[in-house]
Amino acid sequence: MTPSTKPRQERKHTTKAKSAGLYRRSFQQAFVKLHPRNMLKNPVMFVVWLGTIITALVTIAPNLFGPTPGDNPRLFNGLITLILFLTVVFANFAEAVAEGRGKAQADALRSAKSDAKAKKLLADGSTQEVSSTALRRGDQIKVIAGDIIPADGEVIKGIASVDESAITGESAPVLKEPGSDIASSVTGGTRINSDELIIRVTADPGQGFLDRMISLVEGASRSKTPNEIALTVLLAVLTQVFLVVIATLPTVSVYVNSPISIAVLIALLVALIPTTIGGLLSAIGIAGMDRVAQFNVIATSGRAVEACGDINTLILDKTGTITLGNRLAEEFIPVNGHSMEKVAKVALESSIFDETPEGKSIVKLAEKLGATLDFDPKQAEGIEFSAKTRMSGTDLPNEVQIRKGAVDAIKGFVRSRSGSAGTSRNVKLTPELDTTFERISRLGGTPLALCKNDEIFGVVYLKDIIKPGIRERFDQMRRMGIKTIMLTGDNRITASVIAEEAGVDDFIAEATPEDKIEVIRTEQAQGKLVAMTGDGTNDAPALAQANVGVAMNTGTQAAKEAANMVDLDSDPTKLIDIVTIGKQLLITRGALTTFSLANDIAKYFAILPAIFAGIGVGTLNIMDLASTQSAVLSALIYNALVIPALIPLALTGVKFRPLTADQLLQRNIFIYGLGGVVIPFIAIKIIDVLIVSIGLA
Ligand SMILES: Nc1ncnc2c1ncn2[C@@H]1O[C@H](COP(=O)(O)OP(=O)(O)OP(=O)(O)O)[C@@H](O)[C@H]1O
Ligand SMILES: [K+]
Ligand SMILES: [Mg+2]
Repeated sequence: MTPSTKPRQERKHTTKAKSAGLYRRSFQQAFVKLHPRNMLKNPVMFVVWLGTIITALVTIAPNLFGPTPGDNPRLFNGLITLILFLTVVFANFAEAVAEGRGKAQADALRSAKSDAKAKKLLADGSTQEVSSTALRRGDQIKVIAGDIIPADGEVIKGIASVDESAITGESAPVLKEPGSDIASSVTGGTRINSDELIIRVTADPGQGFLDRMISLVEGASRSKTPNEIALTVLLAVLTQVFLVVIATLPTVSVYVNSPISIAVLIALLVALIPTTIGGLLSAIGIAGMDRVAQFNVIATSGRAVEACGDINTLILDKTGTITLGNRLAEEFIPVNGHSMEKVAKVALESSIFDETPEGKSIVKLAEKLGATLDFDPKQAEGIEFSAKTRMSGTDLPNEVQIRKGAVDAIKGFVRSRSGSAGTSRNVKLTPELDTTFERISRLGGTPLALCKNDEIFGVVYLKDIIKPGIRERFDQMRRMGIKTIMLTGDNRITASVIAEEAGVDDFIAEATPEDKIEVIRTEQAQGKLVAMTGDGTNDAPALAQANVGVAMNTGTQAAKEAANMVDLDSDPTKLIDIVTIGKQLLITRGALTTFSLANDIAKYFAILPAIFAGIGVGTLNIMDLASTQSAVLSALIYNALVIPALIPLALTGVKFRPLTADQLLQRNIFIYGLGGVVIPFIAIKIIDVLIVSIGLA
């Protein structure tokens, strides 16, 4: 786990040479995408495509749809055809570049996947060499040092170190062993470095994590998101409205005795329909998913990325997300008159089977204090920690039960022990215990009480450190209008201290796994969109319930399957980056739509006076363009060029600032709206001067 909380640098995955190749391939793709089946998916550009065909016809036969005015209709119509054609190609190019960036990433992943041979375990215990594609869910396989793990699975036997760099890019090997929730899940395509493992296959061929990742980044399984569909419909409706308006123009023009040619009508139509946003829309969506992937996060749907942009509530757990996670034993504090030696001994006894970082650190501290065991661990039984009981410990054969855990949980345990034993002994619950509990909690630490049967010996102080810089990140979230809620199984005092120090808006202490779902449901019932991170199997239901669930790659298969995003670096604070990307995606789309529509004003002023030049609408001719033909051509050339000019912005997204959605909307409408009105006036005028100077019109 990376404790760093500074905003990550996006991975640069294209070098100069690579991007030259990308542009060349994308240019070819732009022509392949001219296929009508593909063009139909984009109603705005489809209209431009049809327009191109019609203007091509009137280039060959200028009088096909009636007489054409002008000196050289062939040249003029030919130029319009060329510009319209380029408009369509530019739009296709934008989409191809966005897709190409994902493909490069998919190729890198695919190279990790080989058609490895698998050693399938047969009923008699022997192994049989089979192709990895022959493996099915439930099969058991054996992998030995050096093998590529042929499928996703769960370790059921053995212990080994595995190199997961093919997926995470992180070269440090990870330990895999059965039992423990997290360390037992392995991913197909990773390599086993040492020893051997018996694995139960959990995914059929082609359904594995790597397969899903490849098809996702490749965009193969990308479907339009609800927002994108809504915008596409809106653009299609706008296009229809303009189509109707333009269709009435010939009648009007006959009245005023100023006939308009079909090529000019189509030029006017294309200039007015929202080709800029229509041409860039799908590139913006693909680039959003790609940006998430560059942060080493795999999103299972564009919908999830978009939902990130609308998140109102962010749910985080305390340990490991807000704090560094390696919560370590700092000190043992004896109570009830026990000696330090005795407390260290009970601490050791309670933790010899505890594999959690907390448990291991307690063993270490106890051994440092000279504690030793005076029973054979083989005769004893480990009681695993669970978030429900909030305790862990050891049972000895002679009915001796040693426990450590949350102070109230241990108090309850001690009471029940004294009751069930039938003794009349009074349980010693001294104020000393409570004051120690409070003192540790006020430091933001986690107090764990230690007991043997019904006697409490002392308290372990687990020190929890807040990740540096996390406060700034929460401040940033607040400015974005996102409420942060910390959920923790820890006690109220510790929770409030950490919550205060980290600067979260709200916290819930002593939370059980069920509480997590409940919190999400409550927020959702108020119409909020909720994001959460998690890694354990018991997080899976909550991850599925949240609108955006981010699973840690180190997490269990169940968590990864329930989530709609997987963070390959297993850094829970990355949710903050993902939210930023989601917001950026929505803002970019909004900004370019605003820009695209605002452009129309200049195009009206360029083309309409030119069309009706003969009937004295001179007052409208504020742009003073050279001629009817140069006006039409200038507006169209601007309209075409603005698409490639905006590709970089569509791909990288507009600059993001941590403001609320409303503030951002106002800001962008101002910048892109105003820019969208002013820029084309200047650009069209310049193009007009240029084409006149080279004698095109
Ligand atoms: N290994 C352990 N053995 C015994 N008790 C533990 C152990 N780990 C944690 N506890 C106790 O159980 C409580 C609940 O643990 P849980 O994992 O649900 O929450 P947490 O780790 O405190 O916070 P978070 O929910 O943010 O992870 C802890 O606050 C602590 O008192
Ligand atoms: K347009
Ligand atoms: Mg925990």
